[in-house]
Amino acid sequence: MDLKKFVRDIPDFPVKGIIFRDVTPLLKSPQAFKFAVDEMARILSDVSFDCIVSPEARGFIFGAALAYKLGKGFVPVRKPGKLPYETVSLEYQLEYGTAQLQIHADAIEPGQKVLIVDDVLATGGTAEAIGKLVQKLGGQVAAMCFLIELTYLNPRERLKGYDVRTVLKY
Ligand SMILES: O=P(O)(O)OC[C@H]1O[C@H](OP(=O)(O)OP(=O)(O)O)[C@H](O)[C@@H]1O
Ligand SMILES: Nc1ncnc2[nH]cnc12
Repeated sequence: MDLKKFVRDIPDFPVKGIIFRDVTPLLKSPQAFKFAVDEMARILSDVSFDCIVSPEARGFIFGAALAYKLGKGFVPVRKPGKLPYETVSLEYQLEYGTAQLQIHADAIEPGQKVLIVDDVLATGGTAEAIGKLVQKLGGQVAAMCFLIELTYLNPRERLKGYDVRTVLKY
């Protein structure tokens, strides 16, 4: 299946100069959504890990689907003020601005192997921040998996040392 047919390009969203890769057409198609999650599972078949960590909002969709498919637990990373228990925070740069992410302080056991999952890998800032949060809690990043990689933003430069796997490259 040509999954790129289900990713819509929106120029100048959310700010001028950004081409936004909109996955809502893919999510709306039962066949494309299933194929996308199955592909993520397929390219991870040799990776061993204990749980999946994903950021809100779009990361939850793919991270949770993949966790269910692979029989793993799911750990949410959220924007500030959303998680109810004690948190660990990190500020980071986005393709369009800066942001802060939080994870529950007890979300990962020391030594646990974590798979980081998100919809889009753009600058790599979000993934790098989540990697740091996981390590702060004593976890190990087994790999990172994204449906879409924006290669023209060179995210892998920022994620050197991590095993980065992506389904679609732009
Ligand atoms: O590689 P980066 O440059 O860090 O960009 C990638 C991140 O940006 C988007 O999330 P966004 O912060 O727009 O939040 P959303 O999922 O709530 O829309 C996307 O879902 C990734 O999490
Ligand atoms: N260009 C883009 N399209 C969709 N999601 C993004 N997250 C960061 N940059 C993005």
